[in-house]
Amino acid sequence: MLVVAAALIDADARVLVQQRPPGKALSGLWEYPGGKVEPGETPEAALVRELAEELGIAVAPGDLVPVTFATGPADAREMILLLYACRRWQGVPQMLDAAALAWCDVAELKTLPMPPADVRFAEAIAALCL
Ligand SMILES: Nc1nc2c([nH]c(=O)n2[C@@H]2O[C@H](COP(=O)(O)OP(=O)(O)OP(=O)(O)O)[C@@H](O)[C@H]2O)c(=O)[nH]1
Repeated sequence: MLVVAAALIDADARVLVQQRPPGKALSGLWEYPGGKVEPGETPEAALVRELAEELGIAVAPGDLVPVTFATGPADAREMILLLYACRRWQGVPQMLDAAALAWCDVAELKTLPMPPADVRFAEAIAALCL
């Protein structure tokens, strides 16, 4: 299973995270917006679609910059999770598919409960934000 996620980084080097809603796997944990790549989709097209669905923002595929990846189990399958950074988008992120949204600096990111695959992402994001 291929999953894509984005670290949206604002002008103050804060990163957007969202809390998984009740009823979904890993509910209550904080994650980077994104989701599963559908058959026939490129990872970038999937992430553009997910950011529109989950946050109501428009992102150009060329503004998605690969950062790192993680592997691990998710939904009883083996997952490859690709993390991108994005510093440019159109619209204001809205909470369309999450229990909560938060803009966090890197120190705050490291304190949030996240899915196991995400735990090392904060370090990679810190390297970008500094
Ligand atoms: N979006 C996202 N998913 C993550 C992250 N980390 C992580 O382990 N996952 C896992 O990757 C999978 C993505 O599923 P999802 O539920 O967000 O995907 P989706 O938007 O396509 O949802 P759907 O299956 O409800 O249509 C889940 O098993 C989720 O737990 C992350 O940082 N962001």
